[in-house]
Amino acid sequence: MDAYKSSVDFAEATAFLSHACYEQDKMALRATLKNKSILSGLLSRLSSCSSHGRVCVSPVLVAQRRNNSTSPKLKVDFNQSTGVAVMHMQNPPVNSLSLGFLTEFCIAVEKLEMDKSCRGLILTSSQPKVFSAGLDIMDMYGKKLEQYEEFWRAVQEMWLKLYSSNMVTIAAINGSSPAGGCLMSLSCDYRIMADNPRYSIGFNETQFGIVVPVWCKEAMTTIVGHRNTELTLELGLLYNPSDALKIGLVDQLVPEDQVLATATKTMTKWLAIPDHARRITKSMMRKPTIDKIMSIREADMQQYISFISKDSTQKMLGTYLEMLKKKRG
Ligand SMILES: CCCCC/C=C/C(=O)SCCNC(=O)CCNC(=O)[C@H](O)C(C)(C)COP(=O)(O)OP(=O)(O)OC[C@H]1O[C@@H](n2cnc3c(N)ncnc32)[C@H](O)[C@@H]1OP(=O)(O)O
Repeated sequence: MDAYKSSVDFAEATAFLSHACYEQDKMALRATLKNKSILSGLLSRLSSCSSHGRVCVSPVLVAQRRNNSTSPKLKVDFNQSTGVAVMHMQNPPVNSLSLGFLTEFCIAVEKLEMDKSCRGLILTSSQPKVFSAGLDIMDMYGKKLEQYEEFWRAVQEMWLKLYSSNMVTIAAINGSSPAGGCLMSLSCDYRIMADNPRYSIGFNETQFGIVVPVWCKEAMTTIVGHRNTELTLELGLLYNPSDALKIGLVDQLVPEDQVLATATKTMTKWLAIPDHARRITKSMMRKPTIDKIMSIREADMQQYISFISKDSTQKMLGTYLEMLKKKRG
């Protein structure tokens, strides 16, 4: 793995500054999300990093530094010579997409996006057998209205960041990926899944009484078509890898121990395409969906808050949580 732009000594010397920068970034992102002006505050804060004589560290250095922080939920390995970053999700036990995770994720993607030398992003999991268990149900259960709002804004932002990324994004799905985990991988350009029949991927929400947002339905329809989306979402279907491949929910299956290597090889092929042509084409394909979703973003927020805070929804989530916990006991 390439040492970053600077030397290890420099990395050590700037370590605590980068950590401080990161913690402030998190606060800035949360505040910005609250203010509904997406990431502009964060971006201006980041640029102020360099204009006020402070040491400005690169995104990956910050991400690497986070591994030494108390609760790193992501590990980012950036290879300067290939221009590819591998983002390992490490939010035990099941990489649930909590507010903390989503905030960290958005910052990391934003920073890689701003680094012109980073052209490709591979998303994978450090947790055994699970890519991501989807949205953290604890963030949707028994919370205050403003907490629901903050969480949902982070969910929307995660999706927008990934779906509209200029980078080539590949999901290396090395475990089960229900619900929000599936959404995350669907936002990437290409999906490679471990060929293990114990793993599942899909959208099981209706099974426990909740409904995916309209933008999730839109994004899924563009990938697997109206009929497959209808069946999956209405019945709350989770697919084993070979069925997921059949309906186009994933693009390729490989033996479990080759998921990351295959993702890396695939990335090389994608990066051989001239960036500008690929990016313009990606935007041409995705912009209509993004525009549509941006135009209903606030309505989607109100709908989420109203739905999630209903007593009946909360009751169903409580029952589901209990069921998940009992499964272990
Ligand atoms: C209203 C709008 C909603 C928007 C759409 C919502 C989207 C979502 O993403 S909702 C979340 C849906 N996700 C799921 O239903 C997945 C539930 N989890 C599982 O099926 C499994 O955990 C697994 C297949 C992902 C992994 O199985 P396994 O390795 O056997 O791990 P355990 O089931 O024993 O789980 C360990 C531990 O983690 C807790 N947990 C699991 N998933 C979640 C989650 N999504 N959020 C929060 N916590 C979760 C589980 O309860 C266990 O907890 P402990 O018993 O306390 O250790």
